[in-house]
Formats: sequence, structure tokens, C-alpha cells
Amino acid sequence: MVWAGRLRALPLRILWGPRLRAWASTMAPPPRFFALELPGCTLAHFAVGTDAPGAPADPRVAALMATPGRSYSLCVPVAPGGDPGARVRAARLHQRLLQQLDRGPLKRCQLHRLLCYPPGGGAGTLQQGVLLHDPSDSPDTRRALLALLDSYLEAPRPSLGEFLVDDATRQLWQRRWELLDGQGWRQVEPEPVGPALEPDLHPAVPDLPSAGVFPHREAARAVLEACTAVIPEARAMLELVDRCPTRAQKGKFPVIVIEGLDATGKTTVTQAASESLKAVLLRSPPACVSQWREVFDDEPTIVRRAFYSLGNYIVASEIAEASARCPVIVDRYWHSTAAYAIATEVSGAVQHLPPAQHSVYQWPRDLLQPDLVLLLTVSPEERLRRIRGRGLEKTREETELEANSIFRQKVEECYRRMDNPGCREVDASPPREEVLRTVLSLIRTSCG
Ligand SMILES: Nc1ncnc2c1ncn2[C@@H]1O[C@H](COP(=O)(O)OP(=O)(O)OP(=O)(O)O)[C@@H](O)[C@H]1O
Ligand SMILES: Nc1ccn([C@H]2C[C@H](O)[C@@H](COP(=O)(O)O)O2)c(=O)n1
Repeated sequence: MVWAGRLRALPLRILWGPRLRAWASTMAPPPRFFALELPGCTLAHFAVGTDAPGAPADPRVAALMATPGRSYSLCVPVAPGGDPGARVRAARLHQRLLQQLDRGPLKRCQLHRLLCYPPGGGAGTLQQGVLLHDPSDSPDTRRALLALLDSYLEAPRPSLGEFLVDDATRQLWQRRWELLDGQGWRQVEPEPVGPALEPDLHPAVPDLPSAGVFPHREAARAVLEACTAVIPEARAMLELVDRCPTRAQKGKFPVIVIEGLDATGKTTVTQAASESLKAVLLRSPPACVSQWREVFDDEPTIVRRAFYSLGNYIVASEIAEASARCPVIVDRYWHSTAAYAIATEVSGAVQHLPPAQHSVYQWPRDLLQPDLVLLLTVSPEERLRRIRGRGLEKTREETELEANSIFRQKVEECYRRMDNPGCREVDASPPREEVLRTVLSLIRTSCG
């Protein structure tokens, strides 16, 4: 029986008071589903509190939790209040939590990305967090986790659960920790961990339009507006965006965007093509905001992508102005912002991405559209050769790309699924001159 059903069965004359609260806290909470990211970026799904006690959980989950030690879940709701301000606070809290797990006794725990969602999912219902596995099952770990929860005085507080294996039956259980008024932390009754089907859509997808793949300028703007009290650069960024026309219009000359993972040759191609076509070369994010890039790159996805999204609208006004005079080549634009956001937020591997034609791959309705988008691709080996040959300091994300080929595959697949306009793929592995010839030929045939 679920929480809401039990509550409805109460006689109305009973008022919500301390006795009822104490009674309610002993009841089972609503069922929750979890998507756990395991090594190799596979996802294992399990359920807690459903009516399926006794059924074994995914054997990979059971195996992880049965390894010597103890596992904990730590989750934070992504949209505790629904509005952008609440989302930003929750995202920054989650980021802080991850940083805190990298210190003290918690450092020895293995971390696995964990998403928690109610049956049916839907925007605003997701919780993001981690499953921590402490191989030493030290009491210091539990103490450190409870002390960490104590340090979160305001909502939303992270929620902590602890997993147990019944040695006799091999049944897995989860026990949540709850803070009782004036009585400190206590564990509630254990709930069985059971199997769960993989949902049709990855549970992070419904939140993407509010969390990083903003479908229009106002959605991204509202996120930075909510940050101005804690990130002064957000105000400066908003002032620049607000000076740009709300619907920048393309001029009569063609606008060509070059996209691709880092080190695929975008800078090389855009410079050579713009010289050859006597085109203006622009890039997103534009030079006028690049001094704030480092600040926003350290922020969680929702804030970081709001910065890049608004950067695209600033570039749109530059494109509008330049394309009235001559052709325009743009180094990265909207597709980069969307592809990196989707690949970051959707845990697991390529098969967990939203299907082609999903609305997250659609161009924002109020952003100036280019005439042609070319996606440069090279083999992973060639890309690494180029990164190493360049010898520059790598950004965090480049390091991630190098380390995590699955993330790279997800970004590239998102580029391929982009729609209206879609990306035309160009094999950028041949020598520079040959790649340039291919690019110029595509521009001539597509843009006249
Ligand atoms: N066709 C090519 N063959 C061999 N090397 C190339 C080719 N194109 C570019 N390079 C080299 O690969 C490296 C990466 O190229 P480039 O800087 O143009 O990529 P990028 O996509 O702009 O990278 P980033 O997005 O990280 O700025 C550079 O050292 C460049 O000289
Ligand atoms: N329009 C843009 C441009 C860039 N980004 C993000 C995507 C990556 O996180 C990073 C790559 O940029 P580079 O190293 O090639 O300068 O910047 C974006 O989201 N939107």
C-alpha cells in the first residue's frame, strides 16, 4: 500500500500533530526506483518499497552490495520547489555534496552515480545522488555521513539510505535515516529492494528542458537571474544578453556552423574556410563573455549550460549583423551546448540517450538558425594524436573526453540526432587541405 492511500484513509477529525507525525514516520514511504551506473557505464535498475518483496534485485546490484563492506545511497531532489532558483540551489548542493564525499573518511568509499525517481517519473520528480560503497564497513563512514547531513540546515536536505543483505535469504533491504524532532537521526523500518524494469525514457530526460537544454532564451535567462546573488558574473552576462534583439534575423549571406568534439579540427577548418570564402569568423561562446567562462565551467550543468545558451543568443546577434554584409562561419553554436548537456545528464551509455526525434534535439524556437551545420568527426585514435600533438593544457572536460570514450560517443551521437537543422557529417581525418576542399564543396552545393 502506498503512502497517499494510507493517509487518505485517516478520519478527518485527526489533526496533523506530533503524535500523527510520529505515527506517519513509521509508515512505508512511497515506492522509489533507482538507476545505478556501474563500471563500463551500464545502468542497473532496482526498486525500493514496491510490493515485490522476495523477488531478487538485478544480480549486478546484489553483487555490488554483497561485496564486503556497506553501501549507502545519498540523494538530492533536482527541483524541490520547481522554480529555477530552487533548481539552482539543489544543483549546487549536489555539487557540494560530491566535493564533500572526496574528503576525510568518506574518501575511501567507491562512488557510483545514482538517480532516484518515482513510478512514472516526470519532470521535477527526479533525485540525483550517489551510491557509496565503503569496503571497510567502518562506523566512521556512517558517522561522517550523518555529520554531513547535519551540516545541511536548509531544505532540500540530502536523504540517506543504508543497504543490508539478509545472509539467510540473500534478500536486499534499504533502511532510510530520518531526523526525528529533537531526537536526532534514527533508522526507519527496512524496505525490500526488488527488481525494476528499465523505463522507456531515461529518468533524467523529462528535466532536460529546465536543466541544461533550454528550449528558449527566457528559460536560460531565468536560471542566470536566479544565480545573481551568488555569482556576480551572472548579472554581467544578463546585461549583455538583454542588449541583444529578442529575435535576431539572418541577413542575405549564408551562415555555416562547424561542430565537433575538441581537436577534430574546427579551428583549423573555420580559419581556412573563412579566409577562402572571405567570410566573417565568429565563435560561441563569443569573445565578449570568455572572461567569465572559467567561473561558469565550475558550476553544475544547469548554470553552466545557461551561460553557454545565452552565449549562443549573443552570437546570434553578431551573426545577424555580419550576415547582412558577407558569409559567416561559426565555430560551435547551439548543437554543442545541447549535445554536451544531454551527454552529461543522461547517465549510462549511448543506448540510454533519448531516441532520435525527441524534442531535446530540436532547435530552440527563438534562436537564429544557420543555413548549414557541418559535424567534423575523426577516429578516437586520431583525435588523441591531435590533442597530444597540440600539447596544450587540457580543460576538465577534455580530460573527461580522453578518459571516457563513452561520454565522447554520447556527445557525438547527440550531434548526429540533432534536428532542424541537422548536422552533415564530414570525415575530418584526411590531411588539412583535403578536409578543407570537402567542407568548401559542401558549402557551395548547400548554400549556393
Ligand atoms: N586534417 C588534419 N590533419 C592533421 N592534423 C590536424 C588536422 N586538422 C587539425 N589538425 C591539428 O589537430 C589539432 C587540433 O585541431 P584544432 O585546434 O583545429 O581542433 P578544434 O576542433 O578547434 O579543437 P578545440 O575544440 O579543442 O579547440 C591542431 O594541432 C591542428 O593543427
Ligand atoms: N556553444 C557552445 C560552445 C561550447 N560549449 C561547451 C561544450 C564543452 O563543454 C566546451 C567545449 O568548448 P571548447 O573547448 O571547444 O572551446 O564548451 C557549449 O556548451 N556551447
